[in-house]
Amino acid sequence: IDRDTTGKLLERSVFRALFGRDCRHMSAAQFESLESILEKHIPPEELKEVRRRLFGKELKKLEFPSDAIEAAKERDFELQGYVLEAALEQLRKPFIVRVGLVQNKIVHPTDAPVIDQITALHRRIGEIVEVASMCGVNIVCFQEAWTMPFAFCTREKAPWTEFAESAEEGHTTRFCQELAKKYNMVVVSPILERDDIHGGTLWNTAVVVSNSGNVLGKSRKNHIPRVGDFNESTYYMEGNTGHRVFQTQYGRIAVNICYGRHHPLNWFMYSMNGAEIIFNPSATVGELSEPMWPIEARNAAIANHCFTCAINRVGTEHFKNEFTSGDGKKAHSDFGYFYGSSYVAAPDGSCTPGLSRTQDGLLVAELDLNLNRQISDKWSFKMTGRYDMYAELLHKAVQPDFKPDIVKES
Ligand SMILES: NC(=O)NCCC(=O)O
Repeated sequence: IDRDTTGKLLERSVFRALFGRDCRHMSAAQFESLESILEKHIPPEELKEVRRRLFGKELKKLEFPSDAIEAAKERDFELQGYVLEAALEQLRKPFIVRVGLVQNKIVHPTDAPVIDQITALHRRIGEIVEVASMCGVNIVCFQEAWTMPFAFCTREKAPWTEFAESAEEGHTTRFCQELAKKYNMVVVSPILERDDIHGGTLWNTAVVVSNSGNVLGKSRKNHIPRVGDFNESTYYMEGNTGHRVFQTQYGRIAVNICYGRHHPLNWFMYSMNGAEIIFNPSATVGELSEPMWPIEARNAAIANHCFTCAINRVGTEHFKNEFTSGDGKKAHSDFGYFYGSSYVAAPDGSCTPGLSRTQDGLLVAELDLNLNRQISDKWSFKMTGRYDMYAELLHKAVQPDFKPDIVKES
């Protein structure tokens, strides 16, 4: 990288994104994406090798109809598309599916009336999903808690709990059912759920709507963060829906919500239940997790012989009342910078470039699900996994009288 033209700050930004080292003052937007910096500053021949090492095999770009490209431009969001191919087989036809990952900023300020905030987000998502349909998307997934600001940092109950809705009958689910029917698309809609059948309890839930328009079911967030300003445990408990997988016309899908991506066993259990594509709708900020982001969902795709789709929101959300982070530092009124960078990873370790760190975007990836079994046959992780050995040890490790097996010099 040319230090003279890019300067120290840019150099530090790249270094941090690649290697996770500290980079003072690098909290906000500042650069578009890691990929765009590499492209700009590395000579083409070396770039090919750098990309192979960092991102796996080179992916073909998807061609989109010109009206889709125009509409994305007019509606001010980034549109990218890639093909993640598999080898042709003799006995099975390719199983081709197009997934759409949507990342976006909130539309209205966080102190606007609740209904206006929700309605504006419905409108925004509606215009992005229309373009997804023009691009042939079969399954679309939105970011975590997409109908609201990520207000859990505040620890205030009002007005944020008012954003909660029934997973089965709420107006957001109705809205997604309309989209699903209209565009013949499976819709994965992560919301703040209110479960009135069980005392009006709140949950962090992904609703899966079939392309028929019926609600196929819901999957609740299994692991609730206890880190930084992610004070979600104030609002809801760990999910009780296990690791269910949804059979759709476009393959078996599962939803591992945000912080669940740090838990390899969580990905693993969705895969054990047969997931071919695992979505990871998220809301996470640069200071906390950006160096981990490109690794975790990608590693899960490799380890579990499946596709993974990591989605993060964009922008900085400001709140009326300041809150503290329990770290002795001054109170503040924003959560930090949500850095987008949504991407798709394949079981062979390849992955798409991330969407922008700063803009709303739609990432379309065409997947051949046959790749899962091809890579499983090649690497055999499911066959060599020794699960019975781990099941036995895990069973022992969770008992109160567990003694770690440590050998010491006498
Ligand atoms: N939304 C959420 O679970 N965020 C936690 C932080 C992270 O996992 O990066």
